Parts: sequence; C-alpha cells; structure tokens
Amino acid sequence: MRKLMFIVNPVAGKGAAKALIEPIHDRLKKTGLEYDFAISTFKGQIESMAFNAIKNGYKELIAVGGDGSLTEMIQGISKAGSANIIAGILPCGTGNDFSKVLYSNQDPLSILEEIIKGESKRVDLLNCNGIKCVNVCAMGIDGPIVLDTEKIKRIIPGPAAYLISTIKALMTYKARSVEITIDQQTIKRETLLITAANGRYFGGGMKITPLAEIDDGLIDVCIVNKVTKIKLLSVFPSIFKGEHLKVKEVEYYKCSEVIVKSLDHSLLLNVDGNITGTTPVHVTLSEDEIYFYCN
Ligand SMILES: Nc1ncnc2c1ncn2[C@@H]1O[C@H](COP(=O)(O)OP(=O)(O)OP(=O)(O)O)[C@@H](O)[C@H]1O
Repeated sequence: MRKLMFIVNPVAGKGAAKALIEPIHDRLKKTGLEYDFAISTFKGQIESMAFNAIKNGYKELIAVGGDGSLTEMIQGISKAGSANIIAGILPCGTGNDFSKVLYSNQDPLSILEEIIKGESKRVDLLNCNGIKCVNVCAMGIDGPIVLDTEKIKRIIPGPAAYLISTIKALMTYKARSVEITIDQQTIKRETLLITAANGRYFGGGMKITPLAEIDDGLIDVCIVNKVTKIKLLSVFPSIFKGEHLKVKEVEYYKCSEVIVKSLDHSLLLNVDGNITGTTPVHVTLSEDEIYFYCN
C-alpha cells in the first residue's frame, strides 16, 4: 500500500505552497491513495519532519516548497535511511532549480499527476563535507551573494534582494587562489567560482553545469577562472543559457571526486543554497539510494 507524506513549507513562494494543500487534497482523495500533510512551523524543521515520516512508515515524501525545503527533506531521508523511499518536489519556491531537471513541465499540479502514477528513477546524490547535496555545491562568488541576500531581504523582500547582492558581488568580488583536485589530478587556479554539481541550475535559473545528468553517477565541475570585471559583466548573462562554456576562462570536468583547498582566503561552501561551512571541501558521490518521481 502506497503511503504519501506531503511536507509543506507554509512560507515558501510567499504562501504558494500553502495554497496548494487544498488542490492536492481534492485530487488525491479521488485516487484511493493513503496520504497526509505535515506543515513546517519553523526554519530548519523539515529535516526532522522527513525523518519522522519515514520512521512512521511513509515511503513517499513530497516537499511542497522551494529548493530549501527539498534540501532539508533530503537530509532527513538520508539520515532515516533512503532505501525504498521515493522523494518528490512540488515546486513553488523562488528558485526551484532542481525540479527544472526533473520535470519538463513545472506546474505543480501536472507534477502531482506524475506523483500519482508513482514511476520513479534513482538519482545521484553528492556528499559535500558530510552534507547531502542533491543539486549544486558551490564555492566562490555565490557565498557573499547568499549572505547579502539574507541581509537585504529584511529590508527589500523578493527577487530584488538577490539581484542587488549579485550586482554587488559581480562588481567587488576578487578571484581567490585555490588548489582543486579532480579525480587525483591537482590544479592551481585563481577562481571566481567553483561548482560541483548533480543538477544543472543554481541561483534561480543559472545553467551553470549544462552537461550534468542527475543519474550518470558523475559529478560535473565548472570552474570560472579570473576574468576582468568588464568581461565578467558581459559574460554573466550567458550563464542563464549555459553558454558560458565557450568562454576560455571557464573549465568543465566530469569526475567522481573533487577536493577544493584555499591557498589564500577560505571560501564559503554553499550546498543547495545554504551556507554550510568553508573550504577545504571534499565532494564525492553519496552511497544513499535516492529515488525521485520522474516523467
Ligand atoms: N514555518 C516556517 N517559518 C519560517 N521559515 C520556514 C518555515 N518552514 C520552513 N521554513 C524555511 O523556509 C526556507 C525557504 O524555503 P524554500 O527554499 O523552500 O522556499 P522559497 O520560497 O524558495 O524561499 P527562499 O525565497 O528563501 O529561497 C527554508 O530554509 C526553510 O527552513
């Protein structure tokens, strides 16, 4: 018997997730599936909610929210033991970057139909310094963007906060000296950004690792080396289409292991949109078996 738990972040997408409860309920009650809702009441709670749902016998967990909600749910699934668990996301946050690689249609109610069908596939998961990363782990210019966005959001809500922080970082961020070991090959670089990814998108739609496949058993690494400010500003828009790979200062690798060490200032580690620490960073493929609904 299938048993589904919808974990709803009531503040995601400015309440868009909460507004989905009724339509989900209306649709599911016609299916005969067993299901329930759990609504988070504070930041960071979704991890323990997912853990408890599994301990209570739920085998299918669906985050109703954005990337932040999904990431927390994945940590809980990993801690409870992901064997025979199917994860899902009904995207209604600000970025929804991981769901873009899972589903061609981003409408949550269309994705709900896929959930009802119940077909799933195994998806890779990364392990970044012990934290599970389903989408993208990044070090460099994105760190100050994430921190500044949090601060600016308190004064200016919405996407403007992210835009302001991004422009500030593009104007002021200085390249950092790093040592990167990719499958035992060590290189030294002056970098603006290093990403080790499973998914393709980060930062709300930037196609940073356009060649990534979520089930190929490989980590996609994109390194953006030092460029002039003028070149950086002119190249930046191309990231949204994944066309930055044509730029000579951008390097791309597929591998099984990445180690990043700072040679000057330490870099913030951003795992799926959350700052979780600093360099040194060790990224490998996690042994967790994690399944996602697919279409
Ligand atoms: N009841 C709650 N009150 C406040 N924060 C919550 C609550 N439930 C979950 N959260 C937090 O909301 C954060 C953002 O979640 P998510 O990314 O899913 O939505 P979002 O709308 O895309 O948000 P953001 O704009 O911050 O990216 C997560 O860090 C999560 O821990």
